[in-house]
Amino acid sequence: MTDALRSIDLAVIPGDGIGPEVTAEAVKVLRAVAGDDVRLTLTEYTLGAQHWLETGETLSDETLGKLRGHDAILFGAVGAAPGDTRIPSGLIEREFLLKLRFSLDHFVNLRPSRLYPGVPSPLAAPGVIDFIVVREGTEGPYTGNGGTLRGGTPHEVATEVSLNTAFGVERAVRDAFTRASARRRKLTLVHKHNVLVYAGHLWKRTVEAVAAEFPDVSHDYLHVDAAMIFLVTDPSRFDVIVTDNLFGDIVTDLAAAVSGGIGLAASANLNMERTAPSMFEPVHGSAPDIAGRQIADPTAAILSAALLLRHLGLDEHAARIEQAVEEDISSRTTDRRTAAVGDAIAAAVS
Ligand SMILES: NC(=O)C1=CN([C@@H]2O[C@H](COP(=O)(O)OP(=O)(O)OC[C@H]3O[C@@H](n4cnc5c(N)ncnc54)[C@H](O)[C@@H]3O)[C@@H](O)[C@H]2O)C=CC1
Ligand SMILES: CC(C)CC(=O)C(=O)O
Ligand SMILES: [Mg+2]
Repeated sequence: MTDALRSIDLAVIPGDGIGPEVTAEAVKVLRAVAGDDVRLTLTEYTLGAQHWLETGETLSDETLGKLRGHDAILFGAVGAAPGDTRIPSGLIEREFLLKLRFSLDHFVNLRPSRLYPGVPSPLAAPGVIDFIVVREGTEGPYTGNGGTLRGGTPHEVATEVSLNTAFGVERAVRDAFTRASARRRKLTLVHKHNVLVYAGHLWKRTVEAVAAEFPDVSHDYLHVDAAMIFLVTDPSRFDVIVTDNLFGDIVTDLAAAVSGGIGLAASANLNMERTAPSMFEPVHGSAPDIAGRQIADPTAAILSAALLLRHLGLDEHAARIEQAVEEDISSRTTDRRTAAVGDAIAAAVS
């Protein structure tokens, strides 16, 4: 590690709902693990649904420009409560979160799933659960291509087009093979090419082509519906799953649920070419149903901070957090407040 890497400059976006609660604990743990050997500079940005209500800003060019200047971004969650009619549905998700992921070219949305020892799973016989999902992060049906005709009438037609480019699919697939090669050397493409023939065939052809560069990695294919069966009946069959933006979003909430819960699921939005900062966030959303009560599990946010450190080359510091989390969650006996979880993990990594 170079001396330059020992100074890291982070943007912190706590966001809405439980975002600020869980992010505070991730920051607490980052400060503790940094100690005297990593100089941390943290700049907090107030963004999200509440910020939009107060200022009208979703994500301005000026803010985006400032975010580009950091080494990485630690993000909580955004989004309004379902019944909050003051905020148009999808506005913050699309104009803030997806805009950020697309603008910073976060083409790999990495979501590890691991059932830690001692953590209960809802599955009767979970076996070993230890896989990662490489979800393509900049394309699919989330790009805002579509529209509505005759809106609000009985004859309305609404489209939401899934965008899949050879370039975008290939870089996600190559990243997944690279990760599989360094793990248990098995890759599963999850799609629905029996129905979504144009996009599905592009994904399948791309996997076949890239597989030739990775003779050490075996690969198979599952339609997304069948993949959901195996996630519940036989999750140990998975090592690396590669899939598109929408399927990856759905697959990873179920993956979280079988691996001990959404409160443990970390993620990284990676720009693997390092042309812009990557962003690290829990898989979950702003959870308005439990916000402000100090009952959210901050573990996902804390593990996302570990992914951040690893991405910046601070592997040993990341490993200390992961080890502390593993010890903490295997010995959790009672429900603790959000801050108490952060305190315990921070104390363990100090
Ligand atoms: N990355 C982001 O910022 C995301 C934002 N959202 C937004 O968040 C809002 C709420 O979305 P939902 O669909 O309800 O998904 P959600 O992930 O916020 O919550 C789903 C369920 O999981 C629980 N949960 C979530 N995180 C938890 C934690 N750390 N500890 C304990 N329980 C936890 C919640 O209480 C809720 O019952 C919406 O506005 C949605 O658009 C949703 C997903 C991702
Ligand atoms: C709110 C969406 C834009 C994203 C989402 O649910 C996710 O990335 O998991
Ligand atoms: Mg999601």
